[in-house]
Amino acid sequence: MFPLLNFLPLLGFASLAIILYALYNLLLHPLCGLPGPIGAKTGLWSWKSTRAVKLDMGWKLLKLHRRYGTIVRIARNEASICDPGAISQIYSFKSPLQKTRFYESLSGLDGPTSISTVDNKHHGEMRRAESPAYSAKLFPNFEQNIDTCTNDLFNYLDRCIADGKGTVDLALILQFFVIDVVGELALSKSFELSATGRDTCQFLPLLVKFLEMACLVGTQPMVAPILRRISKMGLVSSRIESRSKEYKNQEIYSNHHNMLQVFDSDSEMINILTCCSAQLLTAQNPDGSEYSLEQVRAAVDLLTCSVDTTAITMRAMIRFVVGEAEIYTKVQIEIDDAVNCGAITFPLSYDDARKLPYLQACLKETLRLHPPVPWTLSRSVGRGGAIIAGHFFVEGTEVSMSPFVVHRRQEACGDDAEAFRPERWIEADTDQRKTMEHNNLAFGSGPRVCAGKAIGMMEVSKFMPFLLWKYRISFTPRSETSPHLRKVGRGVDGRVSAAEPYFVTSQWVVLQSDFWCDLSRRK
Ligand code: HEM
Repeated sequence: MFPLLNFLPLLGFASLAIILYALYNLLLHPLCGLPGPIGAKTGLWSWKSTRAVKLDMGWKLLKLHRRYGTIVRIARNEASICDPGAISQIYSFKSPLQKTRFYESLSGLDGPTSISTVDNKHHGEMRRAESPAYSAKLFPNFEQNIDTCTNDLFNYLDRCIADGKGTVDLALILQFFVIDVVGELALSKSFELSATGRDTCQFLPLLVKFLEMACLVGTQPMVAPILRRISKMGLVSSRIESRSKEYKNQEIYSNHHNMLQVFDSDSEMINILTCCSAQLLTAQNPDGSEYSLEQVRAAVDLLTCSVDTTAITMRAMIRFVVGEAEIYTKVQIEIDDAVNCGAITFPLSYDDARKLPYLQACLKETLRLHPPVPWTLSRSVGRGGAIIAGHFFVEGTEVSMSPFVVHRRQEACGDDAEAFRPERWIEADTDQRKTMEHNNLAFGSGPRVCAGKAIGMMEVSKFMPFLLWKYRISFTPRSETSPHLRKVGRGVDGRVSAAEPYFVTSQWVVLQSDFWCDLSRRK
C-alpha cells in the first residue's frame, strides 16, 4: 500500500503532462483548426498506425474525407488533402516539398535508397547515379527479359490446363511472374518461380511482411529505431550492407552458397532480401566487374518498389475487365481484330501494345480506381510555410495526398469518378485527358515520381493483351469445395461480398490475395 502511495505524485505528474499535451494539440497546435478524428487531433491515438495494423487505409481515409471535407487532420502533425489542385503545390518540380521521415522506414538497407531518401538534394544525386539503370536505351533488353518470363509463365499455365488443373490463384502466379522479371532486370537471371508455379525462395510472405512492418514503423517515427530493432528490419539492412562491403573487399564469400549459408542462420525477416541479395552481391556486370553498392541499392529498390505495384495492377485489371462482360468482350474484339489484320503479333512489342487504345484505356482506368499505393504520400512544409488548397500550413507540418482518395474525387475526372469506365480516356479531348493525367497520382508526381513508371507501364502493356488473347478467364465461383481460403472477398473500396473475386488489404499497397480463376486456352 505504502510503496504505491509513493508513486502517486509521479502518476499525477504523468497524467497532467498527458492532459496538457492533448490540450495543446487540440487547441494550440498549428493544425488545431482542422477537422479529423479525435485521436489524431489530441495526438493520443495514432489513426495512421491503426490503419497500418488493420490494413484498411484506402476506404477509411475516403470515409474521413467524405465526412470532414477536403482537408482532414489525420495525425497530430499531418493533414491529408484531397483537392487535385493541390498536386502541383505539394509535388511541384519547381519547389518540391521534402519527403517526411515516414519514408525512411521503406529502406531495405540501413542507408537510404531512392524511395526512402528524405533530403531532396541527396535524392537528386542518387537518382542521377541510378538513372542509367532505367535508361530507355535498355528497353529492348527489358522487352526481351519480360518476353522470357512471359514464356515461362505461359508454359506453366499450359501444363496446368493440359493436366486438368486450370483453376489457379492468379494473385500468386502474377506475383511470381513479376519477381521473375525483376530477377531478369536486376541480375539477368529469372528466379524461375513462374516456371514452376512455386515460391521456391519463400519470397512472398517475407516481402509482404517487410512492407507491412515498414509501413507501421513509419507511422511511429519517435520509436522507429526500437521497432526496427524488434522487427529485425535493421538487422536485415545492416547485414546486407556489411556483406556487400565484405564482398567488395573480397575478404569473404565469393560464392552464392556460402553467403546463403551465413544468412540462413537467422530466420524470418533476415531472409527477405537475402534470397535476392545473395545473388545481388555476387552479381557481375558483363565485363566481369562486381556490382557497385549503387547497383545493389538500385536493385533492392527495384524489388521493394516494383514487385507488388506491378502485380497489383495486373490483378486489378483482370478483376475490372473480366468482371464486366461488356468490357471483356470489347477487349477481346480489339485484340483479335488487331491480330487478324496483322497490326500486332505475339510476343507483343511495347510499340504494338500501344496500338490497342481500348486496352490502354483499361490500364489507365485500373490505375485510377485501384492505384497500387493508396497510402498518403506525405511531404514536409518548408521554410516560410505554404498555402495549399487555400489553407496556410506552417513550416514543419506534414501534408499528404492519397492517390486512392484523390482519384475518386469528381473534380479529378467527372461525376462518375467511382465507376470503371475506360471510355472516359477515349472520349476525352486533349485538354481533358491532360487534366485527368495530371490528376493521376498512381505513380506519384514531381521529382519523386516513380523511377520505374515507364518500365511498369511497359510490363503491364505487353503482358496483359497476350494473357487475355491466349486464355479465357473466369472467376472461380466461391463454394464449399472451391479452393478459396475465405468465404467472402473484399474489393478495393472495402466492400465485402461473396461475389468479389479477391480479398484486398489496404496499407502502403492495396494487395489482393485468394484470386482463384478458371483458365482455358482461347487460341
Ligand atoms: C504499375 C507499377 C508501379 C506503380 C503504380 C508504382 C508507384 C510508385 C509510387 C506511388 C511511388 C512513390 C512516390 C512517392 O512516394 O511520392 C513509387 C516510387 C518508386 N518506384 Fe514505382 N511503381 C510501379 C512500378 C515500378 C517499377 C517497375 C519500378 C522499377 C523498375 C519502380 C521503382 C520505383 C522507385 C525506384 C521509386 C522511388 C522513386 C524516388 O523517390 O526517386 N516502380 N512508385
